[in-house]
Amino acid sequence: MLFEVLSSAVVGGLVGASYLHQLGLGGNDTRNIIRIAANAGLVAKDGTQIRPFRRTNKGSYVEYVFQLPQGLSSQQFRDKLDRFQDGLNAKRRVLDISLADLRAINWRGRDVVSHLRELATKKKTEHKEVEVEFDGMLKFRVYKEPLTEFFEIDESLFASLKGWQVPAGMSRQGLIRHDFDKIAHSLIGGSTDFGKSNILKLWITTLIHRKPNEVKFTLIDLKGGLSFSRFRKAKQVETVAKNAEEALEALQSVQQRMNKTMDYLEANGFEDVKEAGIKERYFTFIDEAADIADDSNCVDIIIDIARRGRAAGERLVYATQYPTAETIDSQIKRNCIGRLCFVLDTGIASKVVIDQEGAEKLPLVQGRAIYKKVKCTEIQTPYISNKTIDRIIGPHITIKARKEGDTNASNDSKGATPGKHSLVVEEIGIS
Ligand SMILES: Nc1ncnc2c1ncn2[C@@H]1O[C@H](COP(=O)(O)OP(=O)(O)OP(=O)(O)O)[C@@H](O)[C@H]1O
Repeated sequence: MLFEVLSSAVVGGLVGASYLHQLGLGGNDTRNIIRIAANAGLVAKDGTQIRPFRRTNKGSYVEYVFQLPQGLSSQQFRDKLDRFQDGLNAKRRVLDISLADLRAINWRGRDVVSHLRELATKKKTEHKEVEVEFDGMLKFRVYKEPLTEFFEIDESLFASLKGWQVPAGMSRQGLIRHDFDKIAHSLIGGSTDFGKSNILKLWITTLIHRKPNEVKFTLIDLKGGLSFSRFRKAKQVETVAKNAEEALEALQSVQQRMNKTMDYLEANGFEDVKEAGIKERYFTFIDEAADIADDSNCVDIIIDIARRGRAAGERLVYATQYPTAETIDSQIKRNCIGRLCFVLDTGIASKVVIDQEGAEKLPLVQGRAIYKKVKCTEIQTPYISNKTIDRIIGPHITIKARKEGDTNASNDSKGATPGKHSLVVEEIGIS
């Protein structure tokens, strides 16, 4: 009896503490946000501060809505995001105990004490991540859990994709899908080693898997062709170019194809390939585009593809680790509506890719990026291993004739001439 009374009291106390915490009464972030804003100088000239309007617990985050004083912009708040992030992460320790944890305890059993001890040590430092948004009101979203730092692609995820969608990454609100049907061309920026090639490989693999008979690729890898080499023998891949000369040749044939399609559309009075019922889409991926940015022949064609390609079923993905006005022509940028930006060293570079600062403040986590469609969303891009790529594209690898002694796989597609060549059966690129 005494035990039951005591255990009820313990449960009551723990539940109470947990409940209070969930209500946010364990700490007042409304007051904290106002205080941090004032300390960061985010006060109107007449001294007016942001005024609290609403606070809503949305499960994984708490949303604080404020009225913005006249004369201040939401961008000023976004620029000081790290001040809010730091200020709200006052290293409080909270009990991470839910009602479900308490219900799981067998209160009549013999190991109640050890269960309680386990629960009590289940303390963790609460890390809050903050987002600022403005839609007439200033909204702070204070997340209870940080965004995942690793997210590996799971093939079952492909089933959730429609049409020409590919996975972009996991946001705090769930999976973000990038749709090449709605957004024809994309720009990807980011410092070396943070995941540009990984996302390009993921998108190529996804498209081969989902649209094996409708997708064709021109892959330009100016880092030596290594990251795209495993796709070389996929039947959907027309070219893998690995230097400026090969890039020009590849771009010229893309342009010729585009011109032909445009002529066909014009002659038949169609507005675009969709209206003409043409199902094929042609993707040109350029990794380390800065390396051809001063080659006017290449750049002129890329601009042409970016400007006219959408209607002709051409899709462009332009990736660089050096985003500057010199490496990304303004016409390319204007036509690349989709933007994905991994961490960059300066706010200026961030502005080149996503038209606003922020990428320089991303955590140094491989795969962490900002995806911009209309608004910017922080995401963790999915990781795809080479093993997974090889498994998925395996059925699409063609076995081709190869000249004796020829180690240049790119010649293979030209086929064999009787008497001079022998058929060499090889499974390529599967490691
Ligand atoms: N989404 C991700 N999640 C976890 N790790 C990742 C992710 N993307 C890439 N990585 C890891 O980061 C490293 C660099 O990735 P990747 O080659 O894609 O970067 P990059 O930006 O293309 O670099 P570089 O410009 O030097 O080629 C790889 O070792 C890869 O395993």
